[in-house]
Amino acid sequence: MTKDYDKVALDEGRILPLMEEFYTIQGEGYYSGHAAYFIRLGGCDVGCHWCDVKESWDAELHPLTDVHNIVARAKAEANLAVITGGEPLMYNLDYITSELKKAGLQTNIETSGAYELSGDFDWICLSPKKNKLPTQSVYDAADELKVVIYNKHDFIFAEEQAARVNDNALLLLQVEWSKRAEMNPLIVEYVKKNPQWKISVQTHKYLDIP
Ligand SMILES: C[S@@+](CC[C@H](N)C(=O)[O-])C[C@H]1O[C@@H](n2cnc3c(N)ncnc32)[C@H](O)[C@@H]1O
Ligand SMILES: Nc1nc2[nH]cc(C(=O)O)c2c(=O)[nH]1
Ligand code: SF4
Ligand SMILES: [Mg+2]
Repeated sequence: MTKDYDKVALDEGRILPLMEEFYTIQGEGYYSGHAAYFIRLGGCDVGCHWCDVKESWDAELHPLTDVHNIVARAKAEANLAVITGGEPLMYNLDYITSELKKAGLQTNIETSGAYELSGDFDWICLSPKKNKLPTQSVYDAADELKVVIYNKHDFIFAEEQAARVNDNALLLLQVEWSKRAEMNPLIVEYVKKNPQWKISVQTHKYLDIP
């Protein structure tokens, strides 16, 4: 049970449910290859059946953690932080991004965009989901649109989402991991015919790192 004083601190984003934190190499998207401190918040109600981190979904399983402690650990190792989840925009991210920036870190986010944008981000990766479409605030601010391709219909979904995102966003297709043998050839052909799209590979899975 969340106590009353925890509820206030959570609403203000001074404590957040932390599933895990790890210093690794960003595996996906424009920042692929860049060293990054990942902060994975617990809690997601989007329900992607192929989600590769279902252990994150139940926020109650992940301890409410003082943001100052997270930021201190990130600062000790990294110059770039990636906030992910779970769905990190379920929480008020104003406080953690302000503290990360004060500590001199770049702030990136991985989000489905299903909730209103909060926080001060240097890079926003929007990975929209059919189950719970993004809010306008995230379409407007996204730096990259990264659509997961699980089946052929997802190419149509990708174009629908590209029409909604702001004009400056990079357009990326990322294969759903378990379908890579079947769908990678189709993605390669699609990008050759539609070169406004680029491929995002989950390189950390090939490198066998977190
Ligand atoms: C685990 S999610 C967490 C952040 C946020 N909930 C979201 O979906 O963007 C991080 C990234 O992994 C992608 N992802 C999740 N499961 C995947 C899978 N099985 N194959 C490829 N990408 C996947 C998501 O689309 C998202 O871009
Ligand atoms: N190395 C690495 N790169 C990532 N890019 C996005 C990830 C995520 O789960 O949000 C992720 C992740 O879990 N590990
Ligand atoms: S929105 Fe992200 S964390 Fe939530 S189920 Fe989908 S991929 Fe997983
Ligand atoms: Mg991941």
